[in-house]
Amino acid sequence: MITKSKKELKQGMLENVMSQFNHAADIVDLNPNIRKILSITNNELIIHFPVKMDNGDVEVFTGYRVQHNNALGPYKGGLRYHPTVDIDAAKALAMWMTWKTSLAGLPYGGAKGGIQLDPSKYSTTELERITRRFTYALGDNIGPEHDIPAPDVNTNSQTMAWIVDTYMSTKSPAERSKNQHVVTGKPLGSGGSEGRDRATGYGVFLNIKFWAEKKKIDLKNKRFIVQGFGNVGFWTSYFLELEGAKLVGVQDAFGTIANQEGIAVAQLNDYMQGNKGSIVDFPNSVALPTEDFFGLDCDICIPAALGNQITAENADKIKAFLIAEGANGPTDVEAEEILLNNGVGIIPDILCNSGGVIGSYFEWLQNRNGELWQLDEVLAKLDKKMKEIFDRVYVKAEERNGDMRTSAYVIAIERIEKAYVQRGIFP
Ligand SMILES: NC(=O)C1=CN([C@@H]2O[C@H](COP(=O)(O)OP(=O)(O)OC[C@H]3O[C@@H](n4cnc5c(N)ncnc54)[C@H](OP(=O)(O)O)[C@@H]3O)[C@@H](O)[C@H]2O)C=CC1
Ligand SMILES: O=C(O)CCC(=O)C(=O)O
Repeated sequence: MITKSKKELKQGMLENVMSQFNHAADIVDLNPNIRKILSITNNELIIHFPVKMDNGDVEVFTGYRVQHNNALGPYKGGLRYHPTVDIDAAKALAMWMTWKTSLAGLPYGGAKGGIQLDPSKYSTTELERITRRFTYALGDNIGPEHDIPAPDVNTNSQTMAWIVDTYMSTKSPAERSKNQHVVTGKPLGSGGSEGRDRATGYGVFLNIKFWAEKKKIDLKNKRFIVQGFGNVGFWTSYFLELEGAKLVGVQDAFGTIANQEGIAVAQLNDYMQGNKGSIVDFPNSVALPTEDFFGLDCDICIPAALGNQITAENADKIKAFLIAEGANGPTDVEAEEILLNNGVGIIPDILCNSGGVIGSYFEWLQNRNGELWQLDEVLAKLDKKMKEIFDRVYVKAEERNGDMRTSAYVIAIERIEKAYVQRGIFP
């Protein structure tokens, strides 16, 4: 469980992303006018909306959508349902989306949002009504060529299906089919793409594989730990296990388990489905105190849950030689300095978890063009794109003799700067 308070978490995320951005902006000597624009968000929407609960009572929820920048294309980014969602969290996560889509060379800007709630406290029918009511309230602040949400923490393809259905119902019959790509990450039967479900985890795995190839490290029998066994944590573990690596520790919101002999990924996933979604008490594993997770003996550490999990308090305890950031913003600035000084490699979030938004881009393209791609085709395209981006960041880091995060930011910021300058706004 997180030990930091909600306030500390949100402040840390916004401070982190700003500090990462300013550090890279200094290095590229970013035009001061463009720095001003990128330092703030374009639009911030806070919506209070009432929903009738199963017992007939009305509850008022607060939803957020922050659109950071759209210099490169429509706003893009997930929707999160979690008690820690608030305006600062949405701002930080939206900024990370801008850098991520730019780095990936996608025709998108950055946005993020969600609803401040604990979904475990609501029934499926309540979550459906909450989602539909939020979608009505967002209205045309989202749109297939304007702002395109996707799944994030505690939202999934079902959530996206409710959103697309609600959004399309607000359009005239002739317009409806042109709006299917208002969200990505939809179920296969509702305009979703093969492979989007695993795209983020597959991308995290590919980044680890590319990094290991560069360092001439064989992933077979390498031990990894994963914080968060949801969409990203599960699929990353699945592909690493296929490669011969061994899962030796897992943490979710309820507990931490470990076994140096290995934890079977499919078995743990099956167990979790029948255990109210939690890994706790998985057979053949030991339960550990929360604070012992990051210090577990392992080779690769994959934070795939929330932001600000690796801090100055636990960075020194990390034994892994590589941190692959599946989550957004899992490592704070102080922790990163400690880790880099300790010689730990870090594949930064805006590179490491970008397989998700690249998979979303593929879904959006298919919807727009009336195409249906096969799973192997989607994964092959993702593999190719991920390799190009990874190599670009890796080479930049070598040229600079610096870390991968700053190098990723440099590439991302330079692309946005170029777009502004080419348009002649800041000659
Ligand atoms: N889904 C996607 O395509 C993408 C996701 N990401 C990022 O990846 C991360 C995970 O997202 P995703 O897998 O989709 O979300 P999910 O909701 O599918 O899974 C989240 C996981 O994190 C766990 N978790 C929540 N709180 C804590 C905590 N305090 N300590 C330890 N574990 C915790 C959850 O445990 P429990 O089930 O017990 O609550 C769950 O296992 C997020 O940072 C997200 O922004 C990045 C790019 C794309
Ligand atoms: O798939 C997308 O559009 C965005 C996913 C997301 O929220 C993220 O990459 O953090």
